[in-house]
Amino acid sequence: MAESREAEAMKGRFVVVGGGIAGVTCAEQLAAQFPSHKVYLITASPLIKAVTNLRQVSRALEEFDVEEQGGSELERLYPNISVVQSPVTELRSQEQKVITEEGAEFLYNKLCLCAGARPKLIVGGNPYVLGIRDTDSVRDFQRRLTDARRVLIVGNGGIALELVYELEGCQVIWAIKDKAIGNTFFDAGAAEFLIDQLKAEKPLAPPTCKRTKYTTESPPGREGSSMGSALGPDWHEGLDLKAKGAYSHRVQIETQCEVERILLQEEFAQLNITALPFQGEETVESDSASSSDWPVYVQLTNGKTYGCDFIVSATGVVPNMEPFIRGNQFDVAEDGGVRVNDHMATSLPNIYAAGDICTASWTPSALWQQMRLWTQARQMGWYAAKCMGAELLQQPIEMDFCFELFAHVTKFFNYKVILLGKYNGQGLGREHELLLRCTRGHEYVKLVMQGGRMVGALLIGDTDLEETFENLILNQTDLSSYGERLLDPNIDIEDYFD
Ligand SMILES: Cc1cc2nc3c(=O)[nH]c(=O)nc-3n(C[C@H](O)[C@H](O)[C@H](O)COP(=O)(O)OP(=O)(O)OC[C@H]3O[C@@H](n4cnc5c(N)ncnc54)[C@H](O)[C@@H]3O)c2cc1C
Ligand SMILES: NC(=O)C1=CN([C@@H]2O[C@H](COP(=O)(O)OP(=O)(O)OC[C@H]3O[C@@H](n4cnc5c(N)ncnc54)[C@H](OP(=O)(O)O)[C@@H]3O)[C@@H](O)[C@H]2O)C=CC1
Repeated sequence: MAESREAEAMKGRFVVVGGGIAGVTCAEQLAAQFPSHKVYLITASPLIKAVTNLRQVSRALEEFDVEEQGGSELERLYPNISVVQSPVTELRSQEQKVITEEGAEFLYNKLCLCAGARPKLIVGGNPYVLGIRDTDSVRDFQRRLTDARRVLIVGNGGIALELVYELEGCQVIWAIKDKAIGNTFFDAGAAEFLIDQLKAEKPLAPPTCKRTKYTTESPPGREGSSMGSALGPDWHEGLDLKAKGAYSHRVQIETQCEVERILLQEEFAQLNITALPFQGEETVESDSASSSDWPVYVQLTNGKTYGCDFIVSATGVVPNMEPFIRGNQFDVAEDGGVRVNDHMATSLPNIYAAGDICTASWTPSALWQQMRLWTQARQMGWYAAKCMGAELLQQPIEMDFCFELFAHVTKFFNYKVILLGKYNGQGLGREHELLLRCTRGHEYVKLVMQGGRMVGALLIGDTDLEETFENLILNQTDLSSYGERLLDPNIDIEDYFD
């Protein structure tokens, strides 16, 4: 009898773990679709991240604002949502139950894991190596930056690109594995185009921020909590990323190298190694920065050693699966993400996943790939909720259109950047060709063509070409007769294909 009451109570009960974009979007969608069902959003972070002002820039490109809110705001908007602030420490998939740090147990009918990811550091447990993920980690970074003379940044993706451009008042050594900067987003040509911006004076007034700024203050009584949601677009705007030093913006790039060894001052002193001085463009030299006395030294695989105040490891992320894999036979991908199928379902019954925690393991459309991005977290959270609902109602559901074409809009080095489809020829081998148009300091346009059809595009600057190219990619129009005229600046391509 007791058992059947429990089963009855569980009916239609949704539990979502994680208060980032994926989790909040999933919970909102479930709550809206099933107003008489209870939705528990259990999150380790004191604040949740909600998407507001979603704008469809084109069929595939979207932009939105992000608001950090207390859970009560979400509960006010959706009375059937209860936000629980406590980390989940255990999942008992056989019993359809999650347990929080405080020992509270939540039975679920359908569960969605949206616990995000954390920085994948080059070394763990070294106090001089920082990762950047949430507001707490940014606060720590800002605190150290204030008195820093030199910072060494490792990694060549989104965070490194943003930091090397934004940091001021200290020397920056940027160590990258590749020949050119920004390997996760750019080819060598685009990197060359952008690098001029690193040397140029930054615009005095920052461009107006279209998105809500993030607080770096924890709510009272919740200071120092870990496992916050990831930061996202424009996270650095409104934050002071200035060291006290009198340096203008200077970066020295060390290419094709990794970190071999990190030495504390005492260890370095015992070895017969010479640390190199900063070789970047110097405009103002201060005594403290030329000093050889650094708290930490980094030996690179190119044989060079540099001293610095601290190291930022901007070297990707690792999905937060630990509390969930213990005792549960999830199918986990090589990158540590839980595998999900084309219905966002994991290998265990009634358990779904969305956002940074998951690895898309279906056969994707020829023009889409997973990247751990804000937009994909929103899209996956939304689609996971639809799939959970469809399974509950035993209805069929089609894969959402957003997984047809990879589309990302962002900003690097103060340029608008749009990535479409196989923008870097990912997975195409040699069977593709590139069409390029570049005006220094103004725009960089690259089209990836395969068999006369456009399969990807990278647009840097205000090109206004995104909608046209997106359509050409989606429609797979045969463009073989146009050749290089596709990028002829004297032809209004928009009119051409209208
Ligand atoms: C510095 C930075 C800049 C970025 N810039 C961009 C950008 O410009 N554009 C872009 O598209 N993307 C950007 N990203 C990536 C983007 O922020 C992430 O892909 C996205 O936020 C992932 O959302 P999520 O909901 O999957 O995970 P998260 O935002 O990480 O949220 C995970 C949630 O799960 C909670 N959680 C974790 N473990 C547990 C647990 N055991 N129990 C309960 N709750 C738990 C956390 O508290 C958090 O609320 C950036 C990321 C960083 C770090
Ligand atoms: N504007 C945007 O869209 C932004 C997006 N983000 C997102 O936030 C997340 C975190 O950003 P980030 O940490 O920059 O991650 P990214 O995945 O963007 O980049 C990680 C970089 O680190 C390199 N790397 C990995 N391991 C090592 C190592 N041991 N030594 C040296 N280099 C290494 C990678 O090279 P390789 O690729 O060869 O492995 C890659 O260049 C990502 O999902 C990113 O997409 C972040 C900031 C801005």
